[in-house]
Amino acid sequence: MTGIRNIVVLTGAGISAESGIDTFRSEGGLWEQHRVEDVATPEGFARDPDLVLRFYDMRREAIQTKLPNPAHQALARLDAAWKGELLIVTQNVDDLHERAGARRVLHMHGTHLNAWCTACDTRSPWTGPMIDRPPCPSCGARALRPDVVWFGEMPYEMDRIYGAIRQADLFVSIGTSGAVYPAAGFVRDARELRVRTLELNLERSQGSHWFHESRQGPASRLVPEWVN
Ligand SMILES: CC(C)NC(=O)[C@H](Cc1c[nH]c2ccccc12)NC(=O)[C@H](CCCC/N=C(/NCCC(=O)O)S[C@H]1O[C@H](COP(=O)(O)OP(=O)(O)OC[C@H]2O[C@@H](n3cnc4c(N)ncnc43)[C@H](O)[C@@H]2O)[C@@H](O)[C@H]1O)NC(=O)OCc1ccccc1
Repeated sequence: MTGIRNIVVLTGAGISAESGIDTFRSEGGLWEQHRVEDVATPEGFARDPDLVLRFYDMRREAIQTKLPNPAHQALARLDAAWKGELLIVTQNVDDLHERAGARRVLHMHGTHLNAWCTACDTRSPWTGPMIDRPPCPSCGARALRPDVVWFGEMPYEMDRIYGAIRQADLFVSIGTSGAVYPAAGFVRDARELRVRTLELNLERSQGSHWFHESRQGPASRLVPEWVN
């Protein structure tokens, strides 16, 4: 990676697939089992909060039984060793990047392991279910929701992400189908800023044509190969 000082890495569900976490659009994926508009929109939550809380309780419980895979571990090694700027922007709400040891991680779509109180706006670490409406640890109100970004809601820390892309020499996209915006538009933003772009994905994604280079294969092989 000669001549490369600042790197932005975007990850999606594909990097956690080999850890046994369902992706969204694959055969039998999450969006085959549930209608997006029912479980991942503010309107769906208002319409049927039990359905939504049960959906996220199920995923939050499952994620805590999974382990990081060689792709997460390779990025954690890179994070520990890289002297230049590095930002791992993940669309994933799991904590496998951090459990692999990565530190420079930004969850643009939130995290499973936080509860967000819609009464006092506090976010608190959370590992248990929400279906039985537990009280907010801060204000006691029974108004918790998952701290995830639903469709139609603004992703987190967009300024920090765009700032990192502007400073980047290299933009790498791992395990994402390029179907959801604004994340799917980052490669185009990077190209317009003359940033080198690389895709590591099981198959070509909806945005593959925007990348200087696209490598196909499982993340557990491609990411360690790229890092080493
Ligand atoms: C469906 C789509 C058309 N709709 C959108 O994009 C919408 C609307 C929209 C906005 N701008 C647009 C422009 C055009 C069209 C539509 C829009 N976007 C929004 O509503 C966003 C909010 C979207 C966030 C929704 N929340 C999620 N997640 C959290 C909850 C939860 O997790 O339940 S999205 C969720 O789905 C997406 C899933 O995509 P992937 O992660 O890529 O997973 P997928 O299964 O699709 O693909 C997996 C890939 O991995 C590969 N793979 C599989 N196994 C492996 C393997 N082993 N190794 C390597 N690769 C592998 C596969 O080949 C595949 O390519 C992720 O983003 C994930 O976080 N908010 C917003 O726009 O606010 C205003 C705004 C506008 C501008 C600037 C600021 C704000």
